[in-house]
Amino acid sequence: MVQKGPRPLVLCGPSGSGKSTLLKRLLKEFPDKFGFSVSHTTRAPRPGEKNGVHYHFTNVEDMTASIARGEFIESAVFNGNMYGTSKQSVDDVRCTGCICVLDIDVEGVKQVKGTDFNPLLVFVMPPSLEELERRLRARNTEHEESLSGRLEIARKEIIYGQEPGNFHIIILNDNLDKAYAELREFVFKNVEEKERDPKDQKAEEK
Ligand SMILES: Nc1ncnc2c1ncn2[C@@H]1O[C@H](COP(=O)(O)OP(=O)(O)OP(=O)(O)O)[C@@H](O)[C@H]1O
Repeated sequence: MVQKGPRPLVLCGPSGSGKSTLLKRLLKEFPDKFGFSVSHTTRAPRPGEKNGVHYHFTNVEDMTASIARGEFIESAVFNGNMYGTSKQSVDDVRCTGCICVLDIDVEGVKQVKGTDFNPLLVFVMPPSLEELERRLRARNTEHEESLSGRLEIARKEIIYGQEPGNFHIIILNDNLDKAYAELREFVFKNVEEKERDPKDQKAEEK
């Protein structure tokens, strides 16, 4: 299948490593260049959430069938609800010419690797587990139980993230300005347009 539009960008890293902070900066500096795909979920909409904007709200039966048909690039269950990224939602962003950004965990990355989406894979690395804990505490979004759970998962994710070949680049987020500059340079060096005419592609294959 020939995919239109630029290569998607996957940002992965332990909770608190700085993915959202880095992405927010990228989107602020280049508002027209990036787009988030709209995920599917079986959880109920929260007040103010719009279907097709914040999520595609669906049910377990439909989502399970859709996954079985191979229509998702990754999916997971959190707190008893299903979440996932459909191929269509990534294509919707690509077709606009924007770089589709996916913020997914290690399990999601493993699934994406089995698809033909060929994304750029970035691992955001915290300076240490101690600093990660400090940042998560400072963010003030977790209670103690959730914090220790996140740190336990972080330990495993860091091992996977550092294994050679799992990511195209590992960005150490010890200094935000430096980490951001590294991400920006990597993205613009590597995201190339794939809007090739199928005829040209055939010629290249000869
Ligand atoms: N280089 C840095 N130095 C100090 N603090 C940072 C740095 N990068 C991010 N932070 C802070 O660390 C906290 C965690 O960052 P952020 O919320 O971006 O992580 P995340 O990887 O998106 O986490 P989650 O997966 O839980 O959403 C935030 O409060 C953020 O302001």
